[in-house]
Amino acid sequence: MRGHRVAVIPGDGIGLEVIEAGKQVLEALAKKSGDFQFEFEDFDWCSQRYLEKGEYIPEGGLERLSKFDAIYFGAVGSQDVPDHVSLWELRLAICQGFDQYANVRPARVLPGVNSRLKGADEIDWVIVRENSEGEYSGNGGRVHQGFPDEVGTEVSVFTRKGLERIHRFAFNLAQSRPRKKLTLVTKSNAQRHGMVLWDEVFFEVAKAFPEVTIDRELVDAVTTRMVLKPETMDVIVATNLHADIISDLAAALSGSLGIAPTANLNPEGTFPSMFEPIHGSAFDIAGQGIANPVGSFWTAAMMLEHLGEKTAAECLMAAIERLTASGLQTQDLGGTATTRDVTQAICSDIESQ
Ligand SMILES: NC(=O)c1ccc[n+]([C@@H]2O[C@H](COP(=O)([O-])OP(=O)(O)OC[C@H]3O[C@@H](n4cnc5c(N)ncnc54)[C@H](O)[C@@H]3O)[C@@H](O)[C@H]2O)c1
Ligand SMILES: O=C(O)[C@H](O)[C@@H](O)C(=O)O
Ligand SMILES: [K+]
Ligand SMILES: [Mn+2]
Repeated sequence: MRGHRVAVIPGDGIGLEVIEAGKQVLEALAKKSGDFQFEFEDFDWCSQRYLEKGEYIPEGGLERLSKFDAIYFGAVGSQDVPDHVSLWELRLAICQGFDQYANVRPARVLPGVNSRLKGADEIDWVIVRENSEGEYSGNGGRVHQGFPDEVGTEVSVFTRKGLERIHRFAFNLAQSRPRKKLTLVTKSNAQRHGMVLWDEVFFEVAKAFPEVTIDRELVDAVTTRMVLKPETMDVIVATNLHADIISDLAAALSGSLGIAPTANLNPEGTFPSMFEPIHGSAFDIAGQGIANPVGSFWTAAMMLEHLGEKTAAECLMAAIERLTASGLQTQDLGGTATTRDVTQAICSDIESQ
């Protein structure tokens, strides 16, 4: 029996609800297969803990986490903690601490899901988000705080090493897909230093991938192309901030933010990778039991793939598609089902296969 040690960090808000649902589904899959099992360990790293103890991650926390095969994460963010504190002290502390530089965000319209976009069934994208530097380098400061001449800076940092590895990752991914297309998203018309380096390194790396068809799109224009010509894109590589924004758009065009998954990968495997739905803690619906758990299920499928459980990953994706096709959908997709209804339905379906 293969064993997988998974650290579970539900975090805040609906993170708690969708990760609990996702764990049930993973358990159902392991039981059905009989070939592997999970050893889950729950971590209570969340905003409540921060408010009580002054920290999200206890001392030695990352060291403990480094022993796991994968991390299954919910969301972080609370109305009682400034967002920049919660994000940096938990999610970014793990992503940057474990050098999870490749953030992978697939988007497509699942069967039975109604997108508001005409022609949305043409969406079949994977957004590759640079996940370690750029606008999220944390490089900046505030001076003369509270005075009229106060200054705040937020300086993006792009390194040749950081750019080479993310572009290479994106090219490899594009090469592995049937259409073999890669779109570079940039803003090197207005931002004439780091973004120009971002472009230059892309075109240098491209030389090693003659089979991949490439193009370049400015980030503002890419939003219109996503809406008007979704079929013209396949893999998309973008900076930390640009990809953050366009991946929420991709999720909405595919039906809802509640279905979109992501993997924060440390491709070399020096550190564990982290898997999470792309959404946040959703203050407006937290605690009501109505969050869509499909994003956390799809995320679980990405985690299974990463753990080498390809058959189980495929089995889960097929179950997700039967679920959405059945019409049992949560409010964000226009239905009335609760998180629990959807979770029970997919677990019974997995058991009955
Ligand atoms: N990776 C993360 O942990 C992460 C990601 C995004 C936002 N955040 C944090 O979450 C908090 C709230 O941020 P926000 O409001 O910008 O984004 P959000 O993703 O939490 O919510 C945006 C909207 O989408 C809806 N939504 C999101 N997930 C859903 C789901 N599974 N089912 C149904 N509806 C869903 C919400 O109800 C809300 O209306 C902030 O503190 C922010 O910093 C954290
Ligand atoms: O990284 C961010 O910007 C936030 O955590 C969140 O919006 C995400 O997409 O992960
Ligand atoms: K999340
Ligand atoms: Mn985001």
